[in-house]
Amino acid sequence: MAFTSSGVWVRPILHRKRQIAVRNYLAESKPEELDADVALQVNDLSLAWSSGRPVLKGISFSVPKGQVCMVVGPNGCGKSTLLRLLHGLTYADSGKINIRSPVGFVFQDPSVQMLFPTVFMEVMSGTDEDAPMEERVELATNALKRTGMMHLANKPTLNLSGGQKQRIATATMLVRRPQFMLFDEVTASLDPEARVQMLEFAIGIVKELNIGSLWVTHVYDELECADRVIVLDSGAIIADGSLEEVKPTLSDLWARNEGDW
Ligand SMILES: Nc1ncnc2c1ncn2[C@@H]1O[C@H](COP(=O)(O)OP(=O)(O)OP(=O)(O)O)[C@@H](O)[C@H]1O
Repeated sequence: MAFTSSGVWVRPILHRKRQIAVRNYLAESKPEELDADVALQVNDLSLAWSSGRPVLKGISFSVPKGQVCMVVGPNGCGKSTLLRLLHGLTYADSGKINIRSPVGFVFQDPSVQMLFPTVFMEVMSGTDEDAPMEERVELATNALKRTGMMHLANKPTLNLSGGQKQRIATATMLVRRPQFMLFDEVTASLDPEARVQMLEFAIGIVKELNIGSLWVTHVYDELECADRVIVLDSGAIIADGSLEEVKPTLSDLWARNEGDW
């Protein structure tokens, strides 16, 4: 906690500065500059926390539309931070992000993004408040049908299973007509069967809508579903390609970080 000489606690002021930076940073994204088949372009992105310790070091990559691109690496290598930057939840010190928006985000624990008492109200909350009510209801209904969750429309969100919550969170994103989807360890809390179902379901959506996607995962088997794998280590990309191409780097990294993955 820090105080100025007049005794005013400065933390809120610092926080306000951060918020302003987030807004400016998002405004800098220029998806209109992207080639028609590209959904995301990241150039030389760097971030250090206030301690000065770098968390991302000059990251550059692009993701084409319709690609399932997974990011993998040891604990603390910067995966979630990268996703938060892409969603504008935090900001970079330098570099550039051009991302097609709206950007949909599904968290590891979807409970944190559910705010409404029933499934239908939750999905409706993703629709544009200014749109006519009939249109909003139709959008929410279609998203629930698309995610196979229509039969749960009146169910309390609190009573859903982990896999059902993931689908509802995805449906709430779908009504926003996302152009890019971020999935942060979405299968982590699911049993093996639900894990496969969620993965197939979410990949199906990315392919059907032909939008870009970036997935953080800790599960090696899931990488087999990826079109492309980016390997992060200590905030830098150390391999980028098909699973076959990155396998040697991944094995070596795994051997060095087995207890911390
Ligand atoms: N707000 C923050 N302030 C300071 N340090 C942070 C903050 N958020 C994360 N960190 C640190 O930044 C590093 C990267 O964190 P991040 O959550 O991106 O890693 P990760 O690769 O997603 O890890 P995991 O696989 O364990 O989820 C970690 O050392 C973490 O402790």
